Amino acid sequence: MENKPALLSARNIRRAFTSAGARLEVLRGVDLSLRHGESLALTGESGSGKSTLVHILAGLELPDAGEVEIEGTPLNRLSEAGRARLRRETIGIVFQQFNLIPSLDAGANIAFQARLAGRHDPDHVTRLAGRLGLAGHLHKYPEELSGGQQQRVAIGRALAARPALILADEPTGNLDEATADEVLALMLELVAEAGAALLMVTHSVRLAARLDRQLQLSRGRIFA
Ligand SMILES: Nc1ncnc2c1ncn2[C@@H]1O[C@H](COP(=O)(O)OP(=O)(O)OP(=O)(O)O)[C@@H](O)[C@H]1O
Repeated sequence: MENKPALLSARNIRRAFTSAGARLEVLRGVDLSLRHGESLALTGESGSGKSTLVHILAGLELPDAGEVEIEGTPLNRLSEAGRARLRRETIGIVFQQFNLIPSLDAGANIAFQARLAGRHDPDHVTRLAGRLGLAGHLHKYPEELSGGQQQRVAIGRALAARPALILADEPTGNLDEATADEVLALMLELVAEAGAALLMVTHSVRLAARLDRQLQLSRGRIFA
């Protein structure tokens, strides 16, 4: 039988911050893994370290100790440029604050990541925009879009390069409940169609229940 490495695996991740002279151990030995195509919800109280963990899993930050591997490649053995390349090719990130580029219209925002990865496919962008209900909005700039529309653009951008992994940090945290449900349903549908894996941070137990697996971050560790 083929022994394919996990898409994402994190072992014994530790991260502490020192601020105002006090040391705060945020992650105190976190282990998790995610297989191709699987969806995982990460819940936890405010300040429990969820965003810190997502940044480490994405290779945006290195942990103080422990190891993250993406498809068997240890991130801490790559240079910053190497991590950026792997992120471009393998990971799509959706942030709570949308993080769209204000000077680019919706279509160019969706295509942005795929262009960087050398995988821009205009037909795919058009298809994604249609599925996201953005077909009539592609020439609008982020400030001309509602919060729900901006987050749909961000989801399109994350999916356009066909990444194996989507990391979403409170992707619906800035939306009202009805819009959050609608955007999440759409994101789950498109992620499943793409065959991508999803790790989503959320405060909402209700939204977390819609994913394959749920884990909780508490006191620096992971609980099932
Ligand atoms: N760069 C930093 N310097 C100092 N402290 C930090 C830094 N980044 C995060 N922290 C602290 O680490 C803890 C965890 O923060 P983090 O943002 O990861 O939590 P979170 O679970 O995502 O919270 P929320 O649900 O409110 O977004 C917090 O106490 C935060 O103040």
